[in-house]
Amino acid sequence: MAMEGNGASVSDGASKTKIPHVLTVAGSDSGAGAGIQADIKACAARGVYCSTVITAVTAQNTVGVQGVNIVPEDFVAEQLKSVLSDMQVDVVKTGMLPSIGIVKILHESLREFPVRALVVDPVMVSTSGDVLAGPSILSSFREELLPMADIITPNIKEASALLGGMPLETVADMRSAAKALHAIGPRNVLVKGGDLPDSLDAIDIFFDGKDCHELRSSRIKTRNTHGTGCTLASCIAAELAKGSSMLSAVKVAKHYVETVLEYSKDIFIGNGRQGPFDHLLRLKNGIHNSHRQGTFNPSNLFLYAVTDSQMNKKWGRPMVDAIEAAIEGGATIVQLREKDAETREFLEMAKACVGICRSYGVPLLINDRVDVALACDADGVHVGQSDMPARIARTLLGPEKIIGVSCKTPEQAQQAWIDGADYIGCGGVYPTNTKANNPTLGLDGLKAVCLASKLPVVAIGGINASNAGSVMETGVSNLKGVAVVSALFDRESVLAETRNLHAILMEAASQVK
Ligand SMILES: Cc1ncc(COP(=O)(O)OP(=O)(O)O)c(N)n1
Ligand SMILES: Cc1ncsc1CCOP(=O)(O)O
Ligand SMILES: [Mg+2]
Repeated sequence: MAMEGNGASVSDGASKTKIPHVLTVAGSDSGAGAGIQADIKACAARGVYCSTVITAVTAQNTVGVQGVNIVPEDFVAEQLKSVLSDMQVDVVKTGMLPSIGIVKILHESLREFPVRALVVDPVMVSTSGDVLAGPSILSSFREELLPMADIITPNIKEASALLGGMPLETVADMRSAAKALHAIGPRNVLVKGGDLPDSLDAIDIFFDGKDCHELRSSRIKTRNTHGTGCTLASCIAAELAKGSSMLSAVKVAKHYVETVLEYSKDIFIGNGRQGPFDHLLRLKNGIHNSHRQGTFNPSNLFLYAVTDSQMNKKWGRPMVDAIEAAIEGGATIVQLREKDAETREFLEMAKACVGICRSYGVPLLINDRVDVALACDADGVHVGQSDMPARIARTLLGPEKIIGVSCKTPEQAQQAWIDGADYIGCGGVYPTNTKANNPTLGLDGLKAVCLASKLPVVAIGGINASNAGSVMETGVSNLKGVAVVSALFDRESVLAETRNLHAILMEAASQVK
């Protein structure tokens, strides 16, 4: 596809904000799990505007497709012209293209109104097994659409059909198919292996003409998979519209689909074999965190300084000086943990700490108090199992703020993810005097929680210069750092202690790479 805009200009007047825009050219699904409806929801969830050209209207539900009414070709052309001539489309995504004439019209429209990228989901058979585009269409796909496409996203059956019936049974076959499809003309190919048997993971093959990537995501056990193909392609289109590179768009889209399937696995809509899922992550318990993906950087957890007023008082340091010294020494995130302060005192201190942390670009989280975090515009909160539930904290704080949750068990870790947390704090790893009656998990307990967690983890509890290296060397990939209180703040020099701990962590991290 030509890499240029359509040149349409907005009306004069005040400065305008350009919104990333995907046009989907696809069929309507009355059950709203797939097709146009899935595309609109996926784009909305990814924060992208979605316009629509409807190629067919289907009567369909969770049982199957009961009827298809193809939109007349000249009216598909009219819809395309209406949107492409006026609305600053960045990316076109195609789904059900039910006739050779419609493929031809799309081809001509895109020549007349070039867009930045074309994502082709070569829909042929619905997930219920109903045919949505017959074999007669294959040659026009191959000759007209594929050579224009920036990416095509066939499943195994579609890839096989596009390659004249080539059998696809293994990951090696998928690699060969991706290369053969690439030779037809699309710039990138994603062959989706979700239908491959005998695998715990869903394996897709991405080929960009040079490198072949094997992309894995966990296979979610759920009946609610209707519309995954449309959703994946729309999400790729949405990420491209926002400016992502192709590989990154594909990875984000896979992660998004995995997240919504996991999140929606227990919802119940319709009596058929295959139900829809919840693109907006709302139906289950009313939270919406899909568009927050990527706002928290897990590497912030590397050296997590948790403050303690009593300790700083003991050493005669104002809190802001202690925090500044910790940041100068290498702390990558700070948590203000005030167990005894009155609300107003806490808020004043929090405001000062936000100021100092922001000047260094280091996030500041508030322990326990969502109200204080909101009032001082901190970067987020850390809550424990008896504090405000993370799900409610997310609702109160909105999608942008960071939420950490203390977890001691795999079940708590799973719940934290469902509730929309960004990371978990796991401990006490070692005995500590800083928190009373806190059970010690040991390195084995820490590992078990890390392995069960889809979120990044920071270890806490009794961690200091003598054991931080062993914690990091457990080598679990989502263990991103250590959180410490006394090893930094119950010491004479916060700066020297933080520097020393930072150096130890760097050394340990280099060992596990
Ligand atoms: C990073 C981090 N992890 C765990 C905790 C403990 O939180 P919680 O269980 O709520 O206990 P208190 O800190 O509130 O006493 C934490 N604060 N930070
Ligand atoms: C707040 C908290 N949560 C679990 S252990 C702990 C205390 C950590 O303090 P220290 O680093 O001094 O052991
Ligand atoms: Mg707490």
